Amino acid sequence: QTEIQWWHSMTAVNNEWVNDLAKQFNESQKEYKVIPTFKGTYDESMTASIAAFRAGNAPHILQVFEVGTATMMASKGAIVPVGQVMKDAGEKFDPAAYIPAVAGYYTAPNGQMLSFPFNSSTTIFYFNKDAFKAAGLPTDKAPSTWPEVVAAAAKLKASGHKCPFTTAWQNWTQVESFSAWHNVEFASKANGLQGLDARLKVNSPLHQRHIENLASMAKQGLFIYKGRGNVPEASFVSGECAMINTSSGFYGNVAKNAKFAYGLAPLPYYPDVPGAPQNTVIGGASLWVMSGKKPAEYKGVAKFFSFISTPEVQSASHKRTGYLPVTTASYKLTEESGFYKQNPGTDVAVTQMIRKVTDKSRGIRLGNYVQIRAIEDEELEQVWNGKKTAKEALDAIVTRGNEQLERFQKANKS
Ligand SMILES: O=P(O)(O)OC[C@H](O)CO
Repeated sequence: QTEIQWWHSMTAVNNEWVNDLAKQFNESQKEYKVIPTFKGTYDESMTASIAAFRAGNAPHILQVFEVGTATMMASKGAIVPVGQVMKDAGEKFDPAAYIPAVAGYYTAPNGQMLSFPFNSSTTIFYFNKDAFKAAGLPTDKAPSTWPEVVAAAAKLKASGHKCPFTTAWQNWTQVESFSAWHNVEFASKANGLQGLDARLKVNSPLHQRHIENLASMAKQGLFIYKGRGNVPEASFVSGECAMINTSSGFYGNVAKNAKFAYGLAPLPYYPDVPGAPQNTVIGGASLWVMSGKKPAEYKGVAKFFSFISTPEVQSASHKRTGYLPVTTASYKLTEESGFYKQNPGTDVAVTQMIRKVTDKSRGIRLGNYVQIRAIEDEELEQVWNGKKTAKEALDAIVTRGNEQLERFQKANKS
C-alpha cells in the first residue's frame, strides 16, 4: 500500500471531518492510504512544513490557509501545480467547475490553478437567539448594520450579558473582509492579486471610523476582546458571548455543541457607505502538493483529490462544516436537498461570496501575509487596551505591513 501524508490544521469537529474523509477514501480502495496529521494552527503548520521541506521530509499534501497562498505560489520548486498532478495521473480536473471566487483566488497570474480548493470559507455573523430573547431583542432578524449591532450589544449588556459581542480573526473579519464588504481597498493592485508591488491602504477614513467604533464598544463593555485567530469562537459556543463575527467554517462546531438557539446572518455594514454591502472575501485553506515524491504517490494524491471532488462528498462536507460548497455542482446539489430551507442561514456564506466582484473585493493575496496578519493583531490589540488610537494603529499597520510587502517583492523579483 502506498502511503500519502496529509498535514492539516483542523480542530474539533473539523478535525473529525478530515479524519472521516481519509477513512472513507481508504475504505473505498486498497492501493493507497491517506494519513491525516494535525500539525498545529495554520501558521504553525506552514512553518513546520517549510522546515520539513528543507530537511527533505515534507508531507505529500499540505493544507495552507489563504494567507499563505502568495508565499506558496512563489515557492516554485517546493510545490507541484495541482493541475499537473491530476493530468499526470489521468484524473479529471476542471478549474471551471469551481465557483469563480474560489478558482480565481487559487489561480496564479499565468492562469494556472496551483492548489486544490478544499475548505474555503468566508466571514459571517452568528448570534445567540436565547440571549437576544432574554434582552428583549427580535430573534427572527439579526442586526444587519453596525449601528444595529451597537444597539443590540447595549441591550444585551443591560440584560446582564457580560460579553455582548466578540470577533474571531479580528484581522480577517474587521479589516480585510470589512474592506471588501464596503468596497474599499485593503491594498492596492486589486489587493495584491495584480502584482507584488501592492501596498496597504487600511488607514482610510472608513477603516478609522470602524476601528474607532469597535474601540468605543470595547470601552463600554459591549465588545470583549477574546484573542487571536479562532480562539474567541469557544466563547460563543459556551454562551458567554452573544454575537460573533467569524468563519462560516465555525458552523459545524456551533451546530454540534451550542446548547442554545442560534442564527447565522451576513456581516454587518455601515448603511451610509455607497456600494456596501459588496461581497466578502475567501478564507479557509487549500491543499498544496509538495515536490520530490514518487510517481505512485502522486497518483494516490490525484485519486484522493478526485474522491473528495465529487459533488456528493463536497456537498456533505459543506453541510457538515459550513465551509463553502466549492463547486457549482455541489452548491446545486445542496440546494436541491432542501438543506438551506431546513437550516436557515447556512446559505449566507454562499450568497455573500457569489455576488459580482470588483477589483477591491475579488480577494486578498499578499506576500509575507502571515507576518502582516500578526502586525494587524498586535496593532489592534493596542487599540482595544487603550494604548493607541485607531488612527495610530492603522497608520502603523500600513507602515509596518508595507515593509513586509517591499521585502517580499525584493526577494521574489523574477
Ligand atoms: O477558520 P477558517 O478555516 O475558515 O480560516 C479562517 C481564515 O481564513 C484564516 O486565515
